[in-house]
Amino acid sequence: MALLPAIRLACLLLLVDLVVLAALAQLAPALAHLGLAAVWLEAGLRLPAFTVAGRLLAPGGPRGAAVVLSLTPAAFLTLRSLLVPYSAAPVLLATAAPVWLALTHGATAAALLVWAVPSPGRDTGTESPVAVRQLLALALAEWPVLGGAFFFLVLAVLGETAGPYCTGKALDAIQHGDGPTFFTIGLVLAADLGSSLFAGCRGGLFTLAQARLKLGTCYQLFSRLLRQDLAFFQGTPAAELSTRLANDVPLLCDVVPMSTNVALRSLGMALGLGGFMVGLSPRLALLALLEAPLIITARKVYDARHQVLQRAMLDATANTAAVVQEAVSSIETVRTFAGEEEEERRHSQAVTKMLGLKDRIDVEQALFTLIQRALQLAMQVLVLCHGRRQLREGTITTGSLVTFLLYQAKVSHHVQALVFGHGDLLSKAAASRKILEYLDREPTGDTGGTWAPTTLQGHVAFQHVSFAYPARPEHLVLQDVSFKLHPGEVMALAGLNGSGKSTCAGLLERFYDPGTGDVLLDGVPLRDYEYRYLHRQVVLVGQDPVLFSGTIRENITFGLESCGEEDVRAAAATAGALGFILALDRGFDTDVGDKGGQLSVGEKQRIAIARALVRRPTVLILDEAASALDGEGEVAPQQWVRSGWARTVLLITHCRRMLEAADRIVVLERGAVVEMGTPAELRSRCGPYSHLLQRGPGAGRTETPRMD
Ligand SMILES: Nc1ncnc2c1ncn2[C@@H]1O[C@H](COP(=O)(O)OP(=O)(O)OP(=O)(O)O)[C@@H](O)[C@H]1O
Repeated sequence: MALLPAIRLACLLLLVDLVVLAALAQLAPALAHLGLAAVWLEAGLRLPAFTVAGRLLAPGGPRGAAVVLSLTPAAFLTLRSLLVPYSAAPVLLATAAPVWLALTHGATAAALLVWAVPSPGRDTGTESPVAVRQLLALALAEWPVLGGAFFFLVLAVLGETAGPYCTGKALDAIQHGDGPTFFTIGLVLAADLGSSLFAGCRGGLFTLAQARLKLGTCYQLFSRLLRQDLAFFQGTPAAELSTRLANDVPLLCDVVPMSTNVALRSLGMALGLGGFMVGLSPRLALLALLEAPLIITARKVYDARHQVLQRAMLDATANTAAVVQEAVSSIETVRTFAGEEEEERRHSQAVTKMLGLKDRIDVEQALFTLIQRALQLAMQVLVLCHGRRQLREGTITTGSLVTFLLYQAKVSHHVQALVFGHGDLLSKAAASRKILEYLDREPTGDTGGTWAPTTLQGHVAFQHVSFAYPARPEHLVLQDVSFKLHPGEVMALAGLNGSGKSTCAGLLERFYDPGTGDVLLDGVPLRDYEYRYLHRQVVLVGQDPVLFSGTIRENITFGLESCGEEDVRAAAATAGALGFILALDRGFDTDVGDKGGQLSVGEKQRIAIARALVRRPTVLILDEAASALDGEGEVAPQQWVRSGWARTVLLITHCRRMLEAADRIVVLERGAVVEMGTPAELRSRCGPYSHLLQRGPGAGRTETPRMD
């Protein structure tokens, strides 16, 4: 809420208040003899009037305004009458001087401003409580350990609360000349030792819960991420994901056990010690408890800013990691274009932003600590002065005052921890919203299909398929595409760059689901197949296949539970990879390096083909899978089909020889099927296929045509 609306609301309520107080002034003589009760009765009558007026006159205004305005004078008058018991009787606001009215309304406007202005909109207003609920639900998984921790927490709180009380009793005994008895000293020692032991157990169990939560969340998050659709990965840099796993998960998992530990401990201590303080001196207790609203207000202002800064800081850290990862992973391109300075500039910009945010966080933290210490000191001085007066009056003993001061320091510490813990929980929940968002994302790959027949024929049908990528929903990449592949057949997709060939392969591999129409395997839509089963039956080899770090054998058998040595060798031989593998010192046990970086592109392609063949897939998709292969160990999909390595092959290629060897060809143009038939038929028609052969499939685009 901005300055003007806050002042306008206060003015409107002032007008309403004048009317209400004028009416209440008639009742003043009747109410006066009720003392403090009259003050609260007046507050109770003003509250509904303000609530109704606020709703009618300023519907979007803060709800707390009516409560603050009606209850503040009553609370003040009660406090005054308790602290200065022999002062004049409490005055009703209805009969008080007009300056009082101006004062309470001014204070309300100021309080509303302080409360509302620093709130950074929706970031703190609506998301944090939801995030906190998600966080607590996450922590619930560790309830046995957390339950044990809470048990020891209660015991530790009891021990800590009893400590100062026993010390005060021992002091009073000394002052009265009785001297400390074994019993009182024993009590002090037992309380201290017990609380230390229980606090240790509490801390240990909370740390254990933290570690288990971290581990569980890491597993859960990684597993969720792996099952997201490809559009998610295309829009989120890998480095950002790994930074979030490394930084945000610990932050998120530390905060729940730590905050609940601190919050419950502090709540127990504040209530327990507060109870003792009230027992020792209600007036001093009331005075000391004034610190709480002041600290809460200061913290509220600080938290609102801190949440925004911390979120920005985590985003900046992830961004810096993404810049580094991008530069390192494409170092060859950077070097080719002498882009080192450009990359340095991007990196230094990201780091500067991150450091700037860190500085702001530190400065604001230091300022807040200063304000908080000053408030604490002021309250201690106030209590000490008032305590001295009570000592003189004889309404408190020295031992009780010492006990009270010991309690005050502790309560102050716990009230602050309570307020900090809450703020910390909110800001860390807000900061880790990405992790919660990722954990909440529904996996898209597995649609819960269950169809998994023992054998498949290998009939593939695209039926009136239209499709747009999620990143560009307005651009239809495939339009009403229909074609069929029969078992024992090698069918090629031909077309210019960007005509939609790889998109067809992606749909057949179920990277995406078609927008309209269906892709069927043996007459059954792909989404009805059991997820793992489908991906064993339909295998794709892309142009730039990725190998994982590990040995050649591990790469060929990737994802297979058991695979014999003979099968691995046979698949490697069929893919034309056996020759170069056996020429390596360690043969199939050779390490391929990070992403297969120690092999040539052609060698990687051959290993990727072997990895596909060893599965003996029903449908094998080769998407430019042989683009870097030499003539040796020729890629011959027809032979693979005949010798049972695959039932059906969908070939995507720009290679004329491979196109001509296919049983049938489907020609795509701008996402639509324009021609279909055997190579000879298509050539004789002199249609789009013939033009493609004449121009070269790469014509019209920047890529070099790869016709041979
Ligand atoms: N992930 C994606 N998000 C948005 N659009 C995409 C995505 N992938 C491809 N496209 C667009 O879809 C269209 C078809 O792309 P596709 O890769 O299927 O063509 P292609 O025929 O295989 O081309 P090429 O012969 O160059 O491999 C292109 O216009 C491309 O820009």
